[in-house]
Amino acid sequence: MNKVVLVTGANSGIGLALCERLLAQDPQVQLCLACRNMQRAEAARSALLLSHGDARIALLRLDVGSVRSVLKVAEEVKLRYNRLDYLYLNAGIMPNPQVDFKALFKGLFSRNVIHMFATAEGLLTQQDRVNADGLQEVFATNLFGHFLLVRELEPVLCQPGHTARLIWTSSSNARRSAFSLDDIQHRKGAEPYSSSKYASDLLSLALNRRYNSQGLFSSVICPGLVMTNLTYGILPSFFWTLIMPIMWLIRVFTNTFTLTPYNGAEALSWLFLQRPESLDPWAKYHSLTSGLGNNYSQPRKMDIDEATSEALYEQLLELESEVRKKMREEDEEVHPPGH
Ligand SMILES: NC(=O)C1=CN([C@@H]2O[C@H](COP(=O)(O)OP(=O)(O)OC[C@H]3O[C@@H](n4cnc5c(N)ncnc54)[C@H](OP(=O)(O)O)[C@@H]3O)[C@@H](O)[C@H]2O)C=CC1
Ligand SMILES: CC(C)=CCC[C@@H](C)[C@H]1CC[C@H]2C3=C(CC[C@]12C)[C@@]1(C)CCC(=O)C[C@@H]1CC3
Repeated sequence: MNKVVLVTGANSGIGLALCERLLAQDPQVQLCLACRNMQRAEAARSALLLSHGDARIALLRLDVGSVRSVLKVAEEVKLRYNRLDYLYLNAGIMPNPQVDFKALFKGLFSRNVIHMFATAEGLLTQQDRVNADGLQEVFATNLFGHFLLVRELEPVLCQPGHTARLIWTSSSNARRSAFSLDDIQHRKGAEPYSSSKYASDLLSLALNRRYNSQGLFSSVICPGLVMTNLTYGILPSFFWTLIMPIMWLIRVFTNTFTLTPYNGAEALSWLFLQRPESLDPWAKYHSLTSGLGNNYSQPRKMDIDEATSEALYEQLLELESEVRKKMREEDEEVHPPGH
């Protein structure tokens, strides 16, 4: 049976490289690219068709940071497909990033230099904003929209006699200290990206606990440091041009500098081939590239616990019902009952 695979944020970077790799692994796969910009989605489809002329590639307009868009696209998916085999939760943003150059310079001469380059710990902050739904944008895009999508797609993901997979693109930048159960949207801090990625690690564990019995399995990956629109947005382009030779040099000493989207998609495409029962729900699967340029995946235990993951899940359910109530009220204002 042809596998049906939906990828969010599939029009560039790691998501697009994943689609390319999936088509190379299994030309029969039915791909569905869920993107917020249809022009970029069309361009991605054309690029994929250049190397895989017979590929079955559908496009969906999805702004994963908008509740209405997620609800609409989920309805469309349920109309188009009666079963979904893989849902890659990959779209992500890091708005207005700022590098702490003082910390970077200090880190260069410390024993933690490899760890600093692998995780960006202490180097990066971002400026977040509130979106049209009243949610913090990074939380809404990187986590909550995807959570809602999973909940809405439950009927096509949880089919009797079938297994289905959720695969989250997390990050080595996910950090416990950036996340708080008292502020899951990270309204107060300056590391919303770290917080949202840590929350995705927690959520994956909670989803496994809830859904494994219904044949739905969730995994988390880290692509390493990959040069994409997201990373190019962190520093001015002339700076990247200047430090690129240094980046390739660092790559010899750390396997987390995967650098190309193809390499970064290693763990995502590796997971595509694994039996879900053989995977560890506590592990993050890392895409790694050796100094000689060989790609491999490696599981590393996540710094998460069951109580926090369960508490986050409960809060997400609460937020979901608040958001749904707000949508109903807004709809009633436009179309009052009885009219
Ligand atoms: N690059 C890296 O080093 C690392 C990246 N990651 C994660 O990998 C994932 C992919 O990012 P990457 O490939 O690097 O960067 P890109 O910016 O190339 O890709 C991000 C994708 O997400 C899409 N996207 C962003 N916001 C939305 C939205 N609201 N609705 C729908 N789609 C959206 C983008 O669409 P558009 O083109 O319209 O902006 C784009 O297709 C992200 O989750 C990121 O956090 C994790 C660790 C390291
Ligand atoms: C001299 C030199 C190589 C400077 C570059 C310093 C930083 C700009 C990078 C060092 C570690 C990088 C990193 C990321 C972005 C760029 C760095 C901060 C990410 C945060 C990108 C997105 C992620 O999800 C994880 C990455 C971890 C490492």
